[in-house]
Amino acid sequence: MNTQDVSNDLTVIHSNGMEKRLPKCIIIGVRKCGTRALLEFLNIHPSVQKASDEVHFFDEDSKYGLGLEWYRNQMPYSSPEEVTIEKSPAYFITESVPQRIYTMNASTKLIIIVRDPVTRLISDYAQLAANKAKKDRRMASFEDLILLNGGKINTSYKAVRISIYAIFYSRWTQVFPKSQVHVVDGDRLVYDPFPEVQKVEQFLGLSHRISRENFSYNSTKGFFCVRLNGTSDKCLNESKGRRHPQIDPQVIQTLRRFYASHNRLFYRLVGKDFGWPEF
Ligand SMILES: Nc1ncnc2c1ncn2[C@@H]1O[C@H](COP(=O)(O)OS(=O)(=O)O)[C@@H](OP(=O)(O)O)[C@H]1O
Repeated sequence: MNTQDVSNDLTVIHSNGMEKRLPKCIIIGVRKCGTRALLEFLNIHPSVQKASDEVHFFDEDSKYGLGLEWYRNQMPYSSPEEVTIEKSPAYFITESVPQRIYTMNASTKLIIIVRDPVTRLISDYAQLAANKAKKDRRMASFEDLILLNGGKINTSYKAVRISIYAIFYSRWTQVFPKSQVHVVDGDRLVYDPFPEVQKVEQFLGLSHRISRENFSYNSTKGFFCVRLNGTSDKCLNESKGRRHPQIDPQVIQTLRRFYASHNRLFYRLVGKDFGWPEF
C-alpha cells in the first residue's frame, strides 16, 4: 500500500511520486461537439489522466474564487511525465476564461472540438429539451426559438451564437499562440475516431499508444466505443447520441446560409476547411 505524506489540507503526495497536478491540457469546448467522447478516447493513452467531471473552475466566478489549490485538488493523481486533462465546454464561450487559463500557465495546451454548426445547434436544442422534459416542462419549438418574426435567424439566442465558432476562436488566439490550440474535427471523430485521436497524441507530444483496435463500432449505440484489451466495449451514456428532432428542411437551409460566411471565416482563421454544407 502507498504511504501518504499529507503536506497540507489539499495536496496529498504519494511516496511513488503520484500527485494531483494542474492540467497540462484543457478541452475548452465546444458544447455538444463531442468533448466527452474525445476525453474518453484520449484517456485510453497510458500517459493521460483525466478529471472525471467538468470542473468549471475558470467560467464560474464562485469556483474561480476558491483558488488554484482548489482546482488542483479536483484533478486525478498523476506522475510528472503524465498529461492531466480536463474538459469544460463552457470555457470556449466565456470571455474571462482565456486570460484566466493563461495566468495559470501560459504553456497550457488547448483543444477545441467542432462539428457542423447546424448539427451542433440541433444537438444543443435536443439537450435543453431533454433537461426540461425531466422536470415535466415543455420546450418551445426549435423554429420558434431560432427564427425571428420575419424569418431571419435569431442571433441573440445563445445556442445559435455558440455555433458561430469564429467569434469565440478569435478571443482565444488573441491570448494564446495558435501553435498551442488544436482543433479537432468532431464530425470525423464520430465516423472514424482513430486519425483524429492520433493527431491529438502528436499535438500533446505523446508517443502513439492508441491504436485502431481501441475503437469498436457498436451498432446498438450507433457510435464508436472504447475497447480495451480486446474485450468489452465502453460506450458513452444515453445522453450522448440522442435522437435529434426532425427539422423542416427549409429551416435547415436558412441556417446553412446563415452560418456559411461565419464558417468560411473560421476555416481561414484555423487554416482548415471543415467542409460543412452551405445549403
Ligand atoms: N463515440 C461517441 N459516442 C457518443 N456520442 C458521440 C461520440 N462521438 C461523438 N459524439 C457526439 O458527442 C455529442 C455530445 O457532445 P459533448 O460530449 O461535447 O456534449 S456536452 O457539451 O458535454 O453535453 C453527441 O451529440 P448528440 O448526438 O446530439 O447527443 C454525439 O453526437
